[in-house]
Amino acid sequence: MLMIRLRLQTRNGTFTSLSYADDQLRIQNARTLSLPLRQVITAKRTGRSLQLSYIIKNKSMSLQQLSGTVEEVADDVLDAWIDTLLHMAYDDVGAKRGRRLKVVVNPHGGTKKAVGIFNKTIEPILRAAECSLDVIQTTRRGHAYDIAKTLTLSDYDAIVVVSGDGLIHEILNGLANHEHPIKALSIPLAPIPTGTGNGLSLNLLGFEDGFDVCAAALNVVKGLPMKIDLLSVVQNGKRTISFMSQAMGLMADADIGTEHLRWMGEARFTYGLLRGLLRFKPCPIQLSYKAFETDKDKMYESLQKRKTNPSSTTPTTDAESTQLPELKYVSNDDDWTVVEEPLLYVLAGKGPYIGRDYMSFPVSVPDDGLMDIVLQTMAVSRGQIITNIGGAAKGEVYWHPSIRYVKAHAYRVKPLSKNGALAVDGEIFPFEEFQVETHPKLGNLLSLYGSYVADFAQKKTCNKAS
Ligand SMILES: Nc1ncnc2c1ncn2[C@@H]1O[C@H](COP(=O)(O)OP(=O)(O)OP(=O)(O)O)[C@@H](O)[C@H]1O
Repeated sequence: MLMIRLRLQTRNGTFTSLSYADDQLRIQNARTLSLPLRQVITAKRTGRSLQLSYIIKNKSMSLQQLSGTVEEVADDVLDAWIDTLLHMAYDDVGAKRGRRLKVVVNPHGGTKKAVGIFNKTIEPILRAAECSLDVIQTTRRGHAYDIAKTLTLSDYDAIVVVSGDGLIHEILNGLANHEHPIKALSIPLAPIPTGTGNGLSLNLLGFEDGFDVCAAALNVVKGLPMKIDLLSVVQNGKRTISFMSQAMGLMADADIGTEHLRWMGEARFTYGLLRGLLRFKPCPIQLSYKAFETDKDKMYESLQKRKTNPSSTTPTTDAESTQLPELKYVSNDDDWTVVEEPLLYVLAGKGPYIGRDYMSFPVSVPDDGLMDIVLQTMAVSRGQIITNIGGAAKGEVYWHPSIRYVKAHAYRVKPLSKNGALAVDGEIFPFEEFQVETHPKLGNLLSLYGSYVADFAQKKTCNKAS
């Protein structure tokens, strides 16, 4: 049916032809635009008038609307043309039409533009896609946690989070404390990046589109659920869900104590890092982990294999259970590796990016049931750290010999001094003993690509760089 070429007369009298070929919608007027069907948001007929909404990508993405009077074809042919187009643009790729969305907007996040961005840019896309919206603005810290904890699960297909990683952290913890935590955590989340730290959005959309709010809105409309591992951070008997990172030493200093510099945006972290470098002291911790893999080449190879074969074999956490998984790694058996050498910083987590300037876990996989741990030994100079920061956006630092990299099931930290910093998903935590373990596929996100999007630099190039 889509082989039929429609001729549309727009309001200003010009003609546009619409046709379909090879998963693309072709829009031809003075110019020809071939649009991936994924970017088609809707098509509607009112009388002889056709309205088409789609996302185009120039430098960044934007919503476009085209409308006009259709010439020559009969009404039923036009209806069938529209039905088939929408079928291919949604049903064939498994995306539900007209998603029911809980939208949580943090007016306080990042540069405080979230409300304006939602109203002007995001809402029109979601409305065009005929999503039903239940929008709420957070009024205080912890509000998003409460919203998630008491959410009526059957009312929503996804939760849209218009903010930074801090609100994602709150919402995941609210869901984890829901009366039905497993069901609650299975509702997919989709971030719209309007915070200071937007690591999750970078991981889902990649470096190029990670800060593009229209790309994020497209993900809300067309992304498919992607299961992700979540981590339990247990400190003083309290369990917190972490989705992205735990930072100690230099990297925590970069996050903590720079909140007053929010106006700087992401540059704030680089500033914090440089400031921390002046001290250049090892972080006072004893770290031990339950390793799965420590060979960088092997981890790199398994990432490449995963890219060519995206289906995961990791079993889901306690699929039958209705409660949060029990903690597994509570014993002190011999499998724990204790790190003896001093460390400048430790980063552990999931997802390649923790910020636009830093791809900390380039070989991270959403659902391998493992966390990645980066150990920066002291066998490095200040100058080299600065050089490494230069290549950090592409993950090149991974290959540096002073970096030890571990894929682990669990790890533990004992502070050796009172003076230190711990940040969990960018939030400040007490610098006290804690343990972390993974829960395979406990969380869910919307994703356009079915995996993290990170262009990890080739090893050869990196070896030269180091
Ligand atoms: N109305 C509000 N007033 C003050 N704080 C709020 C409000 N709503 C949410 N918050 C808090 O704002 C914090 C920051 O949220 P988020 O991470 O999404 O944005 P951000 O700008 O990236 O933050 P950060 O600078 O901490 O990384 C969260 O901890 C959340 O609890």
